[in-house]
Amino acid sequence: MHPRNPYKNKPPDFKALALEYPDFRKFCNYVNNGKISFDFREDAAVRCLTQTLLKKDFSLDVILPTGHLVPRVPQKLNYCLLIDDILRANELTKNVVGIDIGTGTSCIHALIGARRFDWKFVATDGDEKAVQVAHENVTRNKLDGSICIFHVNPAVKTVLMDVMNSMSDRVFTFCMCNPPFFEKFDKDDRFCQEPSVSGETYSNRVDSDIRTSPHSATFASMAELYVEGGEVAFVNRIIDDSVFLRERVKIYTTMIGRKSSLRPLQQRLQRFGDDIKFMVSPLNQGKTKRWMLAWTFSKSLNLTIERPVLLNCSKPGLPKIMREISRLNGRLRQETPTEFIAEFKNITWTNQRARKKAYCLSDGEFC
Ligand SMILES: C[S@@+](CC[C@H](N)C(=O)[O-])C[C@H]1O[C@@H](n2cnc3c(N)ncnc32)[C@H](O)[C@@H]1O
Repeated sequence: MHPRNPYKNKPPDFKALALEYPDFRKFCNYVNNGKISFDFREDAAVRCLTQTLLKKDFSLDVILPTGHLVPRVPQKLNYCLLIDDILRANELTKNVVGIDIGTGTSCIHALIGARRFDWKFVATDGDEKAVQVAHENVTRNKLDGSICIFHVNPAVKTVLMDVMNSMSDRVFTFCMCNPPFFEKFDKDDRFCQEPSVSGETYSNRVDSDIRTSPHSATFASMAELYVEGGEVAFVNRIIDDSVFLRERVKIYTTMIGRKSSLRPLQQRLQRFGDDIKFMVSPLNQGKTKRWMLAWTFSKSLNLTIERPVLLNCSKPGLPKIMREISRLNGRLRQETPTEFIAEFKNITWTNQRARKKAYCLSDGEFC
């Protein structure tokens, strides 16, 4: 989890949430030892948890219609925080305007981005219902001044061009996206039609002995799950648009849901050689692994994410600090008779020269 994500060391306190929010309480059962049990395999319970966290931690009142994806708040915040890292590293934190491609009914990236980071957004979707509910979510949270919902034609092969053509002079700070994962009409064993909602809804619910039970319920619409060519084809369309748009969007980003998609996408970006810088950063939260792929055509922008390295030395002293540095695969070199530099390789993969973070130690102390 991202170091600045408040859920990192403090997962939601279900007991406190149950006491404070009666709607949430309905999905909680007290068990013998006074603890709370919560069934993540129940779609309505997961939906209510997300709504409650958005209310409590972001003052957002969000409609999440049945039969559509329920965003996981810590994961969405992780993605926004990674983008914020890149913006901070490039001093792009003022007048930030992003594009959220495929915002969904929840409009989650734009709502969190506007509320937590003061970013402005154009949020697009190709699905009429998603556009309508996303718009309602923006209005009920009084964020019309920050988020503009834009209906695109999903049949068009480009993804960003509709928006960009309609705002011909605008330059955007970044774009973000959580693309549909799966290849259209490919049968995926994890999802099947969910008749309890409608024939248009798919779920990972298990009614047979064949599949193991998912740890968390996911209900979704066809448009949220499936796209021709799966996520690789969808992201390739964004890459193609970006080659045309270049610096009209300073930083292109997308979430990647399958590890196997990373290689073909990186290979595609590599084709543009020195014209493009890109990086992949893991987005880990709980049992779910995702990645963020980011790229830019700007020579002056830097996609390296710098993070402070925490050295776990209860009693300071140079030998202990040196052992800790070596445990973290750091390298120590002497700069002056009284100064050492500790270097740590970044955990991100990038086509830029492997960047290093330097920490200065002087007389055994950090400075
Ligand atoms: C996986 S969902 C993501 C929803 C939301 N952003 C989230 O992260 O929970 C993908 C979304 O992309 C939308 N979509 C599909 N094709 C699109 C296109 N060409 N342009 C914009 N959105 C599209 C779908 O309708 C769906 O809402």
